[in-house]
Amino acid sequence: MKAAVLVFPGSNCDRDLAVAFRNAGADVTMVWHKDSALPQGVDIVGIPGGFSFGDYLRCGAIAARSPITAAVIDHVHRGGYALGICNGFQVLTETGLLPGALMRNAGLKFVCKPVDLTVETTDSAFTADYGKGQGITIPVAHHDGNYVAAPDTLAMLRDEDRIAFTYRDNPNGSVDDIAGILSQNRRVLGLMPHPERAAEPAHGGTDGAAMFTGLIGALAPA
Ligand SMILES: NC(=O)CC[C@H](N)C(=O)O
Repeated sequence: MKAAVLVFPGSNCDRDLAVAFRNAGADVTMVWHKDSALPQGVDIVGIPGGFSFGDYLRCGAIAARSPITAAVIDHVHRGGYALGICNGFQVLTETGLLPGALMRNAGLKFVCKPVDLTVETTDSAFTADYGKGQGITIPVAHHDGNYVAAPDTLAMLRDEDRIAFTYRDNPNGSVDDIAGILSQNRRVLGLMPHPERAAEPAHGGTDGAAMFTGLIGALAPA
């Protein structure tokens, strides 16, 4: 599996994400935001967490207009995979590749702690190695993680089984406790918690690792 991890000014989880992909067996290339093309043959683009462009304007809004992001939009439109974590989820909503928006946390505070999640669907490459309804613990670290969407969008996400993860004890006010959602073709996942920060024993938890092994299982050539 070939992965590209984007790097924006202010990204701070790009290397962690690359390590998680590599530990699962992926071949990873880091791609600077000013590049206008992805490396040949990339299967999945990782959009990392952080504070791209200092969170100016809105989190992810400026990164969504970087040259590389146009290539990511093309990649997704051609059926390519993308994983947006935290700031990466914000970038995906700002591009319109995922519906809804991430607003300021309901408590108006930066939240940085492990959270308990429920895996709501196993019908995706990102969640195939989990069990449906499984409880997992993964850290969050954000001030704009409060997911909002119009009622008809929420109904569509529910009807199409596109809610990937929910919070068991909602840390940010997200509607319906939503922590992560899938695109209609199930090849784009955006989530606020950081699976790459719970992917090896030294992290204090390994519940995030199954996301990367699941991707390898689905995308690596047999
Ligand atoms: N860890 C992150 O990616 C943080 C995202 C964004 N800067 C926020 O605080 O909401």
